[in-house]
Parts: sequence; C-alpha cells; structure tokens
Amino acid sequence: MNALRVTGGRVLRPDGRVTESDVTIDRDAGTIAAVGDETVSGERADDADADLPSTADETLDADGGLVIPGLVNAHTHVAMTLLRGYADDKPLDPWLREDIWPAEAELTPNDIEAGAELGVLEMIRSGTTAFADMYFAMDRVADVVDRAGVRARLGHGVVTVGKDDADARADVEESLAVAKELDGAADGRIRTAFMPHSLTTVGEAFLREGVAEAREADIPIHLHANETTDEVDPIVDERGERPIAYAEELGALGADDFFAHGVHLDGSEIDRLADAGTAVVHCPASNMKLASGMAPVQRLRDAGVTVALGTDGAASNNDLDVFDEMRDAAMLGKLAADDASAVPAAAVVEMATAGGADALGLPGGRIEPGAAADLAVVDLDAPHLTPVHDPVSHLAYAARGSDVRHTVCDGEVLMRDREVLTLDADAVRERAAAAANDLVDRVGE
Ligand SMILES: N[C@@H](CCSC[C@H]1O[C@@H](n2cnc3c(=O)[nH]cnc32)[C@H](O)[C@@H]1O)C(=O)O
Ligand SMILES: [Zn+2]
Repeated sequence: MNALRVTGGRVLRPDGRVTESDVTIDRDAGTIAAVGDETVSGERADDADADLPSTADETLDADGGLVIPGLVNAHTHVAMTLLRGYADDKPLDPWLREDIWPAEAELTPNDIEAGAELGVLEMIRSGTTAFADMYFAMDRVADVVDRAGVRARLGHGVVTVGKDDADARADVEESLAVAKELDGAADGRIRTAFMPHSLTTVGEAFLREGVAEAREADIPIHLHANETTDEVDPIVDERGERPIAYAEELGALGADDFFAHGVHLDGSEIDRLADAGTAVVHCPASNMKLASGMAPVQRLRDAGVTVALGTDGAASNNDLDVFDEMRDAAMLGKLAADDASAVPAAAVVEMATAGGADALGLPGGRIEPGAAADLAVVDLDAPHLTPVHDPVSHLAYAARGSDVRHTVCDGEVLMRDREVLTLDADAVRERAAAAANDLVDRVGE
C-alpha cells in the first residue's frame, strides 16, 4: 500500500465521538484504510493479517489538531468570486436583474476559469473538499476541479425567462449535454446534474422536457427552490399549488435531487421532501444578506429531510468559508425556531460533512475505514479556540477556515501546512483580480 498517515491528532468520528487516533490512507485507492486500530475488515491493525504498513510513505502532522471530514459546500456559483463585493445590500430580484445578470452577460470562459480557480483555492484553504456548482462554461470549471484535486457535482444553470424559444431550448439542451459529457471526469471526482435555475426562471414546458430527459438518463436535478416569497407566490397564484408540489408533479422530486434554499416551505412541502428523499441545501449567509428569510432547518431535520450547507455565490455571502456557514446555520436555526436548543453544534457539523456528501451523492463526509480519504486538519491551539471543552462546539461556533492546517482529497494532499500544493496561490489571485477589473470596465462601457 502507498500509505499517507495523519498522525498525532484527535479524530471526529461519524458518531460524533472524538478519539486520539492516527488515520492511515491508501493513496492509490483514495480511501481511508484505518482509523487507529480499526480497519476496513474490522480487524485490529496489530493482528498479523491486518494489511497495514508499519511505516508510511508520507505523513501529515496533526499534533494539537482535530481531523475532520473534508467540508462540503453543497450549493455555490464558484466563479462568482469575481463579483465579490460588486453589488451588496439589495434583495434577490433587483440584485440579480440590475447588477449580477448584466455583469454575468460579459463573463468569458476565461473569466469563469479565473474565478473558479480563486474559489477553489479559497475552499481548499478553508478545508472544503467537495462542492456543487451551478454556472456556465462548466468545462472550464471542470478543468479547475481536475487540476486542483477536489470533488464536485457540476451543472450548467438554465434560465429561460426573457429568451426566445430557440435560445431557451438551447439552454436546456446545453445543461443536459454538459451533464452527460462531464460525468465521471477528473478520475471520477466530477459528477453532474441537470440544473434549471428555479421553478420561476424556467418556463413550464422547458422544465417538463428537461426533467423528463434527465430522468431518462439517470441525471440528478438541482435548482433554487422557495428562496423568497416572490418565488413562491406566483406559483401559488397561477397554479393553485405550492412550489414543491409543482416540482413533484414535474417529476423533479427524486431521491438523488437536491434543492438550494428551501426558505419558505410549509408543512406539506416539508413532508413531500421527506417522503421523496430530496435534500435541501441551506444557505444561511445568503438568506440573511438578501433578507430572503429563515429556513425551517430544525423542522426539516425533525421530518427526516437530508439538510446540507452551501455558501451560495461569493456575491451574496461574501466568502466561501463553510465554517462561517456552520455558525450562521446554528444561529439562524435557533432564531427561526425561537429555541436556543434548535440546530445544535453537532447538527451543523453533520450538515457540513455527511449531510453534504449525502445530498450531493458524492463520496466523503465521514472518517471511517473504507470511506473516501477526504479530510481536513484543524488547528486547535489558537487563542480563539482555547480552552477545548468540546471540539465539536469549536467547529460550529469558534473555528474559522484559516484554522485549517492541511487538506486532503481522494488521498492526495491538497494543502500542507497552509501551502496549497495543487494551485499557485499568488498567480491565481493576480489572474482573478485582473479578470474582475477588466470585467467591471466592460460592464461600465
Ligand atoms: N445559463 C444561465 C445562467 C444561470 S447560472 C445560475 C445563476 O444563479 C444566479 N444566482 C446566484 N445566487 C443566487 C441566488 O441566491 N438565487 C438565485 N440565483 C442566484 C447566478 O448569478 C447565475 O446567474 C443564463 O443564461 O443566465
Ligand atoms: Zn444560488
């Protein structure tokens, strides 16, 4: 075995326990071979036939640190890093129409690659190893995912409002084609989805056609759902049914599907999501910044819905740090439930790890023998993390992305001692800043 060993740290296990264990990774397989003396076959490592090397080919020092599953950012538009701080302090609809969509109309594939590099760099530096991305020029995003070494579920976002029939149909076809072409790329680290932007920005006929074809080809569906009341009311007025009932009727409520936001959901919609096994990606920072509302996270979890966390794009957050999302989700979840015991620390950590992996249908999210070797080591010796009464509490409430020391995905070290090995951080930053400045100049002309 070509072994990578993460030594001397405390490990967050899937059941929430924290143990002092070394983690042994099979680099060729990209999986965890052992946690402490627990191996894939259930044998103890000190048994003669437990096939673990006594020395590792590479080690990562986790002394004084907490080894956690790589975090999952289950909804973003990664290249929107170029629009970070470009338009703030507006509600969703005017923000998109007056600021974001006009700027996006000027984006070139080269810009999207530059923005995606910047976003993926930021994610690796904050311990995120997997993300879901809805955007365009997705071949460029896929290339970045491949080079950077992370995992992703990617899709081309479809908008048909304001387009003629031919353009709208072409957008749907492109999303389906991208989902078919990119699936399995980057040695299987890339999976795909059909991604209509939302149930109000894509017309009914296009939704019906696209969803049917996606189902036929076994492609999951990802869209923005029930984000604002402006998105719910027109569906109720025109159709006499709630958006999630409409999604179900379209055939878009499947066990592999995952919807972003789910802010304005009623009890019947929560039940439908739970029955269908469709996951919800909660984006608390975006929901607060655009004043979209408070998602019923505790109620969703009580109903058995898989809940993941997403940053949404950097223009509505304004960073891609999933640690911030954990803290925001816990805080906002309590306010929404009017109950300080709602959405506790362990729940948001689960949402950012196993919940995210399950929502996206990607490996990872759990540190256990046989699981994908996607993990991060968080330093616990900073002043703001002292003392350590409860490491899970720190993950949710006190730690930041900048506390991450190492990041590993698919058995490969992506960041060692805060140095990202797969991307040239200075070059990425310079390229993205230049692309963003040029973009804003073009939009202003
Ligand atoms: N092919 C489409 C692009 C859709 S990509 C997904 C879109 O979602 C937008 N977006 C970002 N954040 C949000 C959000 O919170 N709600 C809804 N849309 C968002 C983002 O700016 C991007 O335009 C077109 O022709 O316009
Ligand atoms: Zn979004």
